[in-house]
Amino acid sequence: MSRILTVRGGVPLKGRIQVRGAKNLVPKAMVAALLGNAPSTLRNVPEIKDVEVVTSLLQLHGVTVVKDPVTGDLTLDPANAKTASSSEINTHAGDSRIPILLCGPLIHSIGHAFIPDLGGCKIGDRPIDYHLEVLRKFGAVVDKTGGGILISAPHGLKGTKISLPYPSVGATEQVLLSATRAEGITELSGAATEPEIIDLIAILQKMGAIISVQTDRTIRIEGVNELSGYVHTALPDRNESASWASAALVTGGDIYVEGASQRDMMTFVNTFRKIGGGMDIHDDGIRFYHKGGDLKPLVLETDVHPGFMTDWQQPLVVALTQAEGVSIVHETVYENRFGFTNALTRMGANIQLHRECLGSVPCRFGQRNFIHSAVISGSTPLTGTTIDVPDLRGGFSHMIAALAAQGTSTVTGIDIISRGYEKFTAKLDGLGADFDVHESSKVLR
Ligand SMILES: CC(=O)N[C@H]1[C@@H](OP(=O)(O)OP(=O)(O)OC[C@H]2O[C@@H](n3ccc(=O)[nH]c3=O)[C@H](O)[C@@H]2O)O[C@H](CO)[C@@H](O)[C@@H]1O
Ligand SMILES: C=C(OP(=O)(O)O)C(=O)O
Repeated sequence: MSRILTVRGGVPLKGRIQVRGAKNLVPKAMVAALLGNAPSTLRNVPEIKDVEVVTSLLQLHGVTVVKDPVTGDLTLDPANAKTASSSEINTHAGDSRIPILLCGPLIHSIGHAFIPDLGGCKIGDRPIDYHLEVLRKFGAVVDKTGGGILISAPHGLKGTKISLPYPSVGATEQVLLSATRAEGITELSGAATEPEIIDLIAILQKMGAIISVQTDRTIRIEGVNELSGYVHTALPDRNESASWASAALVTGGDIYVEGASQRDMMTFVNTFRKIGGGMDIHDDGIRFYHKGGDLKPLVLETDVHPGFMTDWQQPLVVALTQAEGVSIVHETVYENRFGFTNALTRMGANIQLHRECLGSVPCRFGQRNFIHSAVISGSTPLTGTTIDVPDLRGGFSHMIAALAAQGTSTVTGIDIISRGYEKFTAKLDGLGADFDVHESSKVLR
């Protein structure tokens, strides 16, 4: 049964929240534990849906996953890894993007992998052609004849030379998780270098892997026969941190985000400053606040790291509806990440969408008829409405728009938000938001 949020807008969000381990690292760190010959311990694990999904998939494959009842730390023991039934695996079809990353570790531990249909946000086509090509290069055989994908490696995985056509985060992780225990050397060019990838490399290095990252997007991995377990504290979620920062701007609020890490958010920090947001950067977190007065418009393009992260785009667009003047946003990572603006337009925002590239970052979408640029004219007051959230960041964006709007909004489909935002209704509560959560006709809060 799904939950519904009734929001009475207009209350600035004020207070302190804590952000824990990154959604884009933690489930992958859990997958890496399969490569070890001993248990691993993962700290700073958030209670989010993607962690639940990967816990279940690992358990189906015989991995013992124990959660510390006090800290939430996970101990993952792969000693009894085994084949799981495809029908049980398929119960996770459409849940998350992580299962495709099980391929390398499962092949190394049990000789084959069965992967259900992937989920994740519907913000573009999100093909997995790079992943499958990478696996084939390592010597794997891909069989897509039934529901899901069966991957095997009759002769094991062998180190290889790979060049990615685009610095895909997932495909880079696919290479890392496959190459560390493959026979021989792997050289990956055109790699993504997001902080979550560097943290995954740190984990693999703790386990005994030999990986060097060069300045030209080349990663070199010398395969080893065996890896140990690891003890690791996951890096904090920079995407959740940036979302709460945008929430502070949108609602005219003041939020101390404990755990926000300046180093992983340099580009966001610059952008937040340019829009006129207030910030105090501390060792244990960042205070993000609205300074009063007008917010300034921006010209912005999303890009791979160290560019402006695409997952920051949607909540920041809501803030740009409150800036005085015309902002331009060019989305270059996903071809369809502006669908969420329809609801903002219904709430009173002035947003025009374009097929053209309104920017200079080389982009794969300009000549291909994708609506991937937005012109936002502000500031415009927002009015409450009824919204069904489309995806994770779009959902958070709709929620903060509703929190800033005059009047009442009804937001359905909010369970998607739990995929990447830990205890978000409790956090909203602590920040003084005025809302109720319903399940059918029952009020839960
Ligand atoms: C769980 C996770 O970590 N998700 C993140 C990860 O997603 P994910 O790893 O899926 O994103 P990618 O970096 O792979 O995707 C980037 C682009 O490459 C394209 N592509 C990717 C793979 C492929 O086989 N073929 C292909 O064409 C995608 O369609 C997209 O246009 O990185 C994205 C980019 O920083 C983030 O927005 C997501 O939050
Ligand atoms: C696109 C996102 O996630 P996923 O890749 O898990 O769909 C996101 O976190 O914004």
